[in-house]
Amino acid sequence: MKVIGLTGGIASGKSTLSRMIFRRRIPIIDADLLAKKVVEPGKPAYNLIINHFSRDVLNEDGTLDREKLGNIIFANENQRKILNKCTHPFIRREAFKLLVWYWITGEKMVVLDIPLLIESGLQKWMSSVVVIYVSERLQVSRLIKRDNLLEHVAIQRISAQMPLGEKVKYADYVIDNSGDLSETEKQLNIVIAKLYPTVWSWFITWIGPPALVALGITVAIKNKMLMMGWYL
Ligand SMILES: CC(C)(COP(=O)(O)OP(=O)(O)OC[C@H]1O[C@@H](n2cnc3c(N)ncnc32)[C@H](O)[C@@H]1O)[C@@H](O)C(=O)NCCC(=O)NCCS
Ligand SMILES: Nc1ncnc2c1ncn2[C@@H]1O[C@H](COP(=O)(O)OP(=O)(O)OP(=O)(O)O)[C@@H](O)[C@H]1O
Repeated sequence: MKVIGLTGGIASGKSTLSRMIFRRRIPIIDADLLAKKVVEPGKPAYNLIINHFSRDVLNEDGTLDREKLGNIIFANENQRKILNKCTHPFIRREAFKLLVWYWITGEKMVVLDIPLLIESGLQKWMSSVVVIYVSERLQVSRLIKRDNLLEHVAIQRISAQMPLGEKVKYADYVIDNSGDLSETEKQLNIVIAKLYPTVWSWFITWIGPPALVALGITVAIKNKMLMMGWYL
């Protein structure tokens, strides 16, 4: 199974691209969605957040006040690192469970949509990395429009991540999302055509890991039996 890392900057178009990918029946693992799931009331990440940020970051109904927490962590790198420590291990665990599920069910390709893929060093584990790029000016204006933010707040949020110009250096493929959606979709089609595995290469990567594990166990058992003199 090919695991494709999709990343970019805040408001560069990851979710827009993910929706196009999903329409092609390729499974998506959305880290923003998992990040919402792991902070539901009572979950371990939720408890860690309250321990550090106090109940001030909760709504009256006990759910997380995302706007309030966002205002704290996007303005302060230390607080952001602490929030990341509270949430990232659980997000990774959920993503891993989904990956195993997709592998068991024989999917040929899965896309992991992770805004902080490169910041957290996870790009090393991907079969390929796709970065969705826009200029910083366009990123600022799309972010202001989508989230109704003041310009300096939008710039502060963008600065909380590695600059997009840096991220493209890690990319196997770059999709430029500065044009209209049909232009983005055309580029996506080209990238998918290049990345989508053939049945044969999928089968090798699907059967390969368990076959190697089985071989390793067989060899280890045989060696053990030889050492114990059970073989004549
Ligand atoms: C700070 C929170 C509460 C703000 O919630 P909100 O609903 O306003 O935004 P949402 O979750 O949709 O995120 C929007 C975008 O912000 C950026 N972003 C989110 N968290 C971070 C972070 N810790 N560092 C840098 N950028 C971030 C991403 O580009 C993301 O796509 C929330 O983003 C959060 O819990 N973040 C920590 C978990 C995390 O790192 N999520 C990113 C996916 S791994
Ligand atoms: N090609 C495009 N033309 C015009 N608007 C676009 C285009 N691509 C995305 N947008 C708009 O830009 C905004 C940001 O896009 P999107 O939400 O997909 O970004 P994102 O990278 O997923 O953001 P985040 O990191 O915050 O989750 C949205 O309002 C979206 O509708």
